Amino acid sequence: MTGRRVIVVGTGLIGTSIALAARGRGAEVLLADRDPGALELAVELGAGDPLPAGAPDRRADVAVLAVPPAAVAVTLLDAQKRGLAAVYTDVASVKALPLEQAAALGCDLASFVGGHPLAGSERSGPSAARADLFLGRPWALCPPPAAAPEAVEAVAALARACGATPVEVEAAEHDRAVALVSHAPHVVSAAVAARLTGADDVALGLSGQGVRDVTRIAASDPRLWIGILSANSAPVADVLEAVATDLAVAASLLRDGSEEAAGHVADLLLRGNAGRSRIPGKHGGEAPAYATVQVVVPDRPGELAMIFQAVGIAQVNIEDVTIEHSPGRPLGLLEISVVPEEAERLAAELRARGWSVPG
Ligand SMILES: NC(=O)C1=CN([C@@H]2O[C@H](COP(=O)(O)OP(=O)(O)OC[C@H]3O[C@@H](n4cnc5c(N)ncnc54)[C@H](O)[C@@H]3O)[C@@H](O)[C@H]2O)C=CC1
Ligand SMILES: O=C(O)C(=O)Cc1ccc(O)cc1
Repeated sequence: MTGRRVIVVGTGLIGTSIALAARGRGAEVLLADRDPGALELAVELGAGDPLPAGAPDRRADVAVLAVPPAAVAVTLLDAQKRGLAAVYTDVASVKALPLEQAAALGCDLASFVGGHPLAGSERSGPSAARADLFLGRPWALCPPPAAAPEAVEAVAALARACGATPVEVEAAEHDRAVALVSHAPHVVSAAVAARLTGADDVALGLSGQGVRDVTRIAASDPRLWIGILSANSAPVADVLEAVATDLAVAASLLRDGSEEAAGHVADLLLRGNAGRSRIPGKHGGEAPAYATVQVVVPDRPGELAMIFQAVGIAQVNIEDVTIEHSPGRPLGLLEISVVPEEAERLAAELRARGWSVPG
């Protein structure tokens, strides 16, 4: 992207991540946010320079509107009136409604290509941004029929520069798809997590990785998510009704308690296995098969740093890392994902240095 100028309006998690990635690929990046604190932090993180008010000295190649779904159309209209860029895109999690709103406001749809990177996190704001957020992820492109082919190519090039794979899909089809793979799972996660508000300390103290996995996205910003769900309400409701039916049937089978009923519950679990196995890995194929090395971590200052240092000395690359740590316990469990050929050697190295490495 060297020599290209990219403008990012909305320097939260997604906008700042795109800005960092584009900058890393040599683009000049200008930033704007209605929240001066979010803008200042994004600039401090090295994501770009503040966009001066008014008309720019030079039009950008692409302007990315990384604002909540309900703000996309007005932000697009404002950006087009200012002549900020040759091509405009957004990143909203819903595609059909913002496009309808943009058309109703009279935005120029030849220079607009809706976009949605399928990567993110339960955290918000520039502090959670990462340049590598989009690596290996799909990035949906939903050009309106009026979009110019050069505009589609410019947005696809931005997605590729961020390390993602552009996938062209019609807006309504996109919205039905993400209702299934993102929006309904979000509500289900929130519903499970909401049960915990009344949980006592004994139950919470017994929390393992399963409940953490199922509820991770329930920690997301409710203001952003109510906007996403409301803008995709019918497709999300369809999926939730189907999930609710499965849950109601499972509950009544469990109350029944017979062996036959247990067999039907097992059917749901087997369907769950089958559905889960269909989720592609990051690169669209099989999930990468990393081996995990578990290390028991004493709850002492500097312990994690020493383990990571030992991994570095062993010349092993960490592919991923998770820590399971229950409050009030003196030990945590660190899981280091590495390429399978390195796992044995790393385990031996860490044991030799005094850490407990189960298995
Ligand atoms: N959070 C996630 O994991 C993902 C979010 N998205 C989409 O990305 C968009 C942004 O989400 P996040 O970065 O997570 O939110 P965020 O809350 O981290 O950032 C949004 C930023 O937009 C700013 N903003 C809001 N209205 C504005 C306006 N009218 N003009 C200028 N700035 C404005 C806010 O001040 C904030 O800094 C949303 O449309 C969301 O649906 C897409 C993929 C993943
Ligand atoms: O945190 C996660 O795993 C996510 O799935 C984040 C996410 C949130 C919203 C999107 O539109 C796309 C991705």
